[in-house]
Amino acid sequence: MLELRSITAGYARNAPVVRDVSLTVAPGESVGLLGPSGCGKSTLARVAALLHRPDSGTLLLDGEPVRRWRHRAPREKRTAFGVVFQQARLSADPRLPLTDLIAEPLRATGRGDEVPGRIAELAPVVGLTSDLLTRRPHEVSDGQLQRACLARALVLRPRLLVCDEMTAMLDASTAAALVAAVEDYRAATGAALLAVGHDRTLLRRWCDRTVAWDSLI
Ligand SMILES: Nc1ncnc2c1ncn2[C@@H]1O[C@H](COP(=O)(O)OP(=O)(O)OP(=O)(O)O)[C@@H](O)[C@H]1O
Repeated sequence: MLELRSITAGYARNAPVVRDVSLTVAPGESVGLLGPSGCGKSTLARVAALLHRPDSGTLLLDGEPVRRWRHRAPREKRTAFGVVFQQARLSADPRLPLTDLIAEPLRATGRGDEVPGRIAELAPVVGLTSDLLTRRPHEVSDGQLQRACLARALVLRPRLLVCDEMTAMLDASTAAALVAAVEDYRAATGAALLAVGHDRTLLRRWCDRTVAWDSLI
């Protein structure tokens, strides 16, 4: 269970871009957060995934208040989340072949021995063939790179997925494939989802419930 209570967050002192917003994602639930460009959805998503410390408010994970964000957050809390961003190229180390990009969270948590097994399981789930896995980001398309970023988000088997405009840069068939991969993962594991975007049709089809940004403020 993820609960955001009265979250205020931003990037400059006394200039919040998110003001007093509350949102709950129940275990296994999928919630779509809809809003226009620039309203603060991504900022709230980053707070929810422990990547951005709010100025005020409380975030509860399974009823327990989170007190530390980013690298200071306890590992078991950080690894509860898998996050996929809109711009795969900004979130991928350009030096890493896709296989190492997907494996990053395993190596960072001392679970390097699981890499071959997890890559073999995840590559077909996200639709990456073995020839693509050895290429670096500049040698693959945006859609192929986003497939790898989704695999990276799934590699530690998170309980909560945060997809921030995951499909916004993709063609319709790649978008559908990635949404299907997320839903297969959720069906198999019971993971919850916070999907952020501005595409009402997509989020309404994808999620159990959609919340309009305007209704939160
Ligand atoms: N790193 C940053 N530093 C300063 N301001 C930022 C930063 N990131 C975002 N902002 C500002 O915060 C506001 C909210 O941005 P945010 O990315 O959360 O909106 P969004 O609703 O996700 O927009 P979009 O749908 O266009 O991605 C915007 O005015 C943006 O310019």
